[in-house]
Amino acid sequence: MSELVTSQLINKVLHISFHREDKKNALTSEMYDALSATLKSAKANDEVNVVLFKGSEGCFSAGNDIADFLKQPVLEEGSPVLKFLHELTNFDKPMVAAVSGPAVGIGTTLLLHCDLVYATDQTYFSLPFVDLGLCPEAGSSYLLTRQIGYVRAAELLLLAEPFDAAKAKELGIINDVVAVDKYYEVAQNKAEKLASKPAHALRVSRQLLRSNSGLVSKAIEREARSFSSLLTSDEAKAIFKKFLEK
Ligand SMILES: C/C=C/C(=O)SCCNC(=O)CCNC(=O)[C@H](O)C(C)(C)COP(=O)(O)OP(=O)(O)OC[C@H]1O[C@@H](n2cnc3c(N)ncnc32)[C@H](O)[C@@H]1OP(=O)(O)O
Repeated sequence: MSELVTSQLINKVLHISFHREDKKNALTSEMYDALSATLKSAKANDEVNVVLFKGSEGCFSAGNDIADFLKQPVLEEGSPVLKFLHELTNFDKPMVAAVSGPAVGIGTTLLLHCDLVYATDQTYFSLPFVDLGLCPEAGSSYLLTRQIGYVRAAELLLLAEPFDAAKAKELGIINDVVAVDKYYEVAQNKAEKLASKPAHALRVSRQLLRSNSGLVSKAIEREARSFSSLLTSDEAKAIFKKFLEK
């Protein structure tokens, strides 16, 4: 287990936290590997009924580490991100998220794989792929269209304007906006409520709700091919360098 991703089992809920606070919990290969290993063992562990994702120090995640975009083929076949997305898509127990502060890029698209999401009035979401010279990932081109409809999905993914939790709730991306001192408790209570239900029925019901996982996997593969080719474009590299020089 990486120190950058920790997990703790409480009342059949596995709390998974990001801990790279100095970089706004931007996700690195090491963190994706830790997340994959955690989900894999949670899937096999009968003591885990539900997973709860959270950030730390008022930040959910600033998305993929931008320095890594210049160093490695982030979404190539067999990469840590793709392995993590595979575990996420094939995870068959409910996932809950408690989100405050920035949730950028995969910090937002990860939430589309969750079943219950609670945010705060300090949460802001952002899908900046096009502005980075990239394209949607994590199945978001499919999941978002399905979840909120084409018109609204296109607005979020193409215009790429950040949006707050009130807008996310109105769009149907999150379940509720909760006061910042209560959101984690609310998410934990909901996760424990789920975890106390008949485990097999819960798992089967979740699988039925996510019975489109084959289409999600196809979208992830399609996106990964485009993302990988855009990642090495001069346009994208100049944007990454500008961010890192800031
Ligand atoms: C396959 C997945 C794809 C994706 O996820 S694409 C999305 C990639 N992510 C982004 O484009 C977000 C980039 N980050 C930001 O825009 C901003 O940050 C925030 C809005 C999240 C927060 O802004 P603020 O509160 O002003 O913090 P700060 O001073 O920008 O960041 C603190 C330190 O964290 C580093 N950092 C933040 N995000 C990333 C990142 N995504 N990759 C690498 N480093 C990051 C900064 O550089 C800085 O570092 P230092 O203190 O050393 O200057």
